[in-house]
Amino acid sequence: MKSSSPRNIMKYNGSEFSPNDADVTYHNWMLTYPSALTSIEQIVNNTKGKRISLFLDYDGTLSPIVDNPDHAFMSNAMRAAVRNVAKCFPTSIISGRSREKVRKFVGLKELYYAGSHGMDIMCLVQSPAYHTTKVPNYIFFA
Ligand SMILES: O=P(O)(O)OC[C@H]1O[C@H](O[C@H]2O[C@H](CO)[C@@H](O)[C@H](O)[C@H]2O)[C@H](O)[C@@H](O)[C@@H]1O
Repeated sequence: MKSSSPRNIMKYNGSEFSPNDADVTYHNWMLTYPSALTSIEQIVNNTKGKRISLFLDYDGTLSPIVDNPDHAFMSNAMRAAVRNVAKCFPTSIISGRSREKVRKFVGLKELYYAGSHGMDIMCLVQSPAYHTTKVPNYIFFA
């Protein structure tokens, strides 16, 4: 009975489609955890007057998931994006990998690194003068 019941029509990017179970699960998940990209205005409002620090995961976030963990390389475009955002905010990488391994993969000395799921943390010795770069408006309205 359940499989023959008519399904609701969903809309995505202006197109209508009949969702399967994975679509429905994803849709419900997105209601609970909306994408930051569709909530930029709300995020900006919530951060007004606050100091911002960015914490990033490595595998599956900065790098693609691949079969061989030693080949989980980050693209140069991603590295440039992280380098740029670190000019605006203190930026940390937190990984399940060893701290040295993830630091070598990322290769940016201006970041903080936490390895072994946060058990091994390396801080910057120098005061982060480079965080003073003004955040460009286009980040907020992209
Ligand atoms: O906290 P993360 O930085 O996301 O690290 C979590 C684990 O990532 C690595 O394993 C995962 O990525 C591999 C490469 O894409 C993939 O082959 C593996 O199946 C994934 O589980 C890393 O090897 C682990 O040590 C980290 O704990």
